[in-house]
Amino acid sequence: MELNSGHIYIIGSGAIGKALAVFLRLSGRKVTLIRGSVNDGSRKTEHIRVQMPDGTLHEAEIEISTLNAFPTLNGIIVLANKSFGNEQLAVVLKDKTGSSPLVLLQNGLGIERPFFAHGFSEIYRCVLFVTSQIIDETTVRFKPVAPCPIGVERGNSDNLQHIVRQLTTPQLGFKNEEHIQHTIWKKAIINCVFNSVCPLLETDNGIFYRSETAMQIARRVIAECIGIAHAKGIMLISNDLEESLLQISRASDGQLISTLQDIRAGRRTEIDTLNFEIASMAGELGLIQSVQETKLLGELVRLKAEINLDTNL
Ligand SMILES: NC(=O)C1=CN([C@@H]2O[C@H](COP(=O)(O)OP(=O)(O)OC[C@H]3O[C@@H](n4cnc5c(N)ncnc54)[C@H](OP(=O)(O)O)[C@@H]3O)[C@@H](O)[C@H]2O)C=CC1
Ligand SMILES: CC(C)(CO)C(=O)C(=O)O
Repeated sequence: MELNSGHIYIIGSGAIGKALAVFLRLSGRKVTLIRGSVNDGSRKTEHIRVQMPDGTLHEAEIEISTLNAFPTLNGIIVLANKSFGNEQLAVVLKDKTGSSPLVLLQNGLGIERPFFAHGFSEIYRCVLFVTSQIIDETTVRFKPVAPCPIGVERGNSDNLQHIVRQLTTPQLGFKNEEHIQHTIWKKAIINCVFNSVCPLLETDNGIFYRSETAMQIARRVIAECIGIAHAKGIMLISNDLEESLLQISRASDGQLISTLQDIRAGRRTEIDTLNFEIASMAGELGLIQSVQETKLLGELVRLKAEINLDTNL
């Protein structure tokens, strides 16, 4: 694995990628931000400011390039792009990365499939417990919720420890997670709730601790999704998920979930890898009747995104 270069490449210059790049730079790491959706060889330096919950600002000059400026990438490659770009990125990255490890920061289930299919040798999966939102052209508002677990999908625990040390900064902590599949499912189910209910209600993440009615809907979705997790051999406890959902709701009160930001901006959402991925697994297991609310919420989000796109045309 190509760890010795000490270089960290972050793909996707959005809310997460920009905040991470600033934190790493301020901790003295060699970091390059690479566009996820553009590959035209352009290069620029941006002054990025990250605003923390107590109002403090962290700022740095960050170089932003595109992938075709790099014949090879030797270092840690962090994917902070929207996951629907993974298939195309896997194709572009596979001849550049050698044995450099990939660390996926994205929400959702099944998002690593393209990298397995293209034979990447080191794949690590992180589950983000933070919220980050672009406020204006130069500023990102960032809120840490809990240390973010990283686990091995394909790779080994020594390299994982090195990755965790390299990515950890005072502003954004990571930790080793042995049972990453369990955590991936837990977070994905929580996202099935946040990323559907909040956009449909046009409200912020705090709704679940403010409204018992919203929390009741959350409990029903959690119960449905847990049924599919169990059928897949992932044993989760509904009380644990409800507690985590409430903790995230409190900690990210006032923040808008990415799916709501995406719909408002006329961008594609990640709902396919959340409610629809659960529904698709349920279908394969002959359990589609057991996830009706999860599926309906997904369909409503998709429809809302389409309607919004049409009205913005
Ligand atoms: N924001 C948050 O609070 C949290 C986000 N996450 C996850 O982190 C990931 C990044 O989220 P976030 O930074 O908020 O998202 P943003 O939309 O702010 O940024 C995502 C970036 O993805 C890139 N991108 C968009 N479309 C494509 C495409 N078709 N192909 C390749 N790249 C593309 C773009 O990069 P560029 O502009 O460089 O082209 C874009 O800026 C997501 O998977 C999200 O689920 C998880 C937890 C919390
Ligand atoms: C659920 C939440 C808010 C937690 O980080 C999230 O995943 C997101 O903003 O996309």
